[in-house]
Amino acid sequence: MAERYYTVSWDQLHRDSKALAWRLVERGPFHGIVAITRGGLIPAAIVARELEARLIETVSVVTYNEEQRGQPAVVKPPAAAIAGAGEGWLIVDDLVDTGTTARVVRALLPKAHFATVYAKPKGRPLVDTFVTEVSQDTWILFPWDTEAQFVAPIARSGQR
Ligand SMILES: O=P(O)(O)OC[C@H]1O[C@H](OP(=O)(O)OP(=O)(O)O)[C@H](O)[C@@H]1O
Ligand SMILES: O=c1[nH]c(=O)c2nc[nH]c2[nH]1
Ligand SMILES: [Mg+2]
Repeated sequence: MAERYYTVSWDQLHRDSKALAWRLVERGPFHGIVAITRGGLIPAAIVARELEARLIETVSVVTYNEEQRGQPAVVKPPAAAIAGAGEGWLIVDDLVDTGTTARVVRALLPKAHFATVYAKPKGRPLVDTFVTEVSQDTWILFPWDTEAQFVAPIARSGQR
């Protein structure tokens, strides 16, 4: 289990993904975007809207089952139409953690520009552009993985 959690709301994700788009607009134009499913899909949609990108491809790499990491498996490789080792393409994922997923996708599209919204120190060297760094022992909680629930008053928690 992670030592701490960094909770991201829909609003914050939208704001951070737009901040990523601001950084990327200087690096384009791009032929299109390759979203790493599933986590990269929503940041990719927000970035695509800001960069006016209409061509969106996907790559699917499965590595985690909840917080347990396994061997990465490429469930869906990049479309054959992405030529030139991905040169001029933008890859978008929600985050880079150990860098396992990024390493696999970079091997498939070595010339593409790799962008994530969040980065942890181990994966950071694999990313060309990102917005916010969190510590390695932090688990980022995305809005699609969470829901609001009742929390007991502080006075009842026994931690005063
Ligand atoms: O740098 P890493 O250690 O590889 O971790 C980062 C990857 O892990 C998560 O995806 P996950 O494999 O959980 O799949 P999902 O996007 O479908 O949730 C996240 O969306 C990144 O793609
Ligand atoms: O929701 C997630 N939060 C994380 O911090 C993380 N790291 C790898 N995969 C992850 N998924
Ligand atoms: Mg993912």
